[in-house]
Amino acid sequence: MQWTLVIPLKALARAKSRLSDTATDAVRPGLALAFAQDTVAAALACAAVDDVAVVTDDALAGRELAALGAWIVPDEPGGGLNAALAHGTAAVRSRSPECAVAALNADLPALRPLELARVLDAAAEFPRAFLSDAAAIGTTLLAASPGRELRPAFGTDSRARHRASGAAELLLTAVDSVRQDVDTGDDLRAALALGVGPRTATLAAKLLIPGQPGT
Ligand SMILES: Nc1nc2c(ncn2[C@@H]2O[C@H](COP(=O)(O)OP(=O)(O)OP(=O)(O)O)[C@@H](O)[C@H]2O)c(=O)[nH]1
Ligand SMILES: C=C(OP(=O)(O)O)C(=O)O
Repeated sequence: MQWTLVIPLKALARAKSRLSDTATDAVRPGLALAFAQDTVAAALACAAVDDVAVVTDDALAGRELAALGAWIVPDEPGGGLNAALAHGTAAVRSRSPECAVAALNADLPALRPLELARVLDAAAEFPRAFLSDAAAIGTTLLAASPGRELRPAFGTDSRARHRASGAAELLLTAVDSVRQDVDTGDDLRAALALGVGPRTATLAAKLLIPGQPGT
C-alpha cells in the first residue's frame, strides 16, 4: 500500500516552546525548521510514501518544505493540531479520495525512510493504527487505510486516546527513529544519539549541543 502523509507544522516562532531551556528564542525557530526539513526529506525518500502534505501557515517553512517536494496546505481552520490534521486529510482526500493517509509529527529529525516503511507496511493491516512516541505517552504516527476516517486525537496522553478510539497500536521493534520526537533537551540528545538528518546535524553542531559527535 502507498501512503499520503499529512505533517502538521506550527508557526516556527511559536514552535518547540519546551526546548526553551536548550535553545534560545533566537535559535528555536531555525531548529524547528531543521527538524521539519529532515522529517519531510526522510518521508519523501520512503518507498511506501507517494505524497507528503504539510499543513502550515508559516511562509518560510512553506517555501523551504515545498522546495523539498512537499505539498503545502494552509492551516485554514487555525484551530490547533487536530483541526489542522482533519483539514489536511480532507484536502488530500479531495484530490485523491481513495488514498491511505497517515499523520506524522514534524519533529522527527532522526527519521529513517526504511523504518518509516516498516511502520506503514504494518499499519496497512488495520483500518486505523498508530505508533506511540519514545516516551510511550504520545503518538508520532496515526494511519487510516482507504475509506477510513483518520479521527486524530493528538496532544497530551494521545497514546491512551488513540487506543481508546479503537486504533490498533503498532508494537514494532527497531523503529526508534519514527518514535523519537523532540520536545525537550533530553529528546534532542536522544535524537542526536540515533543520528539526525543533515539540517539538524549542522545546526546542532553550530549550537555545540553536548552529545553531538565532535563536540
Ligand atoms: N498546522 C499546525 N500544526 C501544529 C499545531 N500545533 C502543533 N502542531 C504541530 O504538531 C506537532 C506536535 O506539536 P506540539 O508538540 O503540540 O508542539 P511543538 O511546537 O512541537 O512543541 P511545544 O511548543 O513544546 O508544545 C508538531 O509537528 C507541531 O509543529 C497547529 O496549531 N497547527
Ligand atoms: C502532540 C503530541 O506530541 P507532543 O509529545 O509533541 O506533544 C502527541 O503525542 O500527541
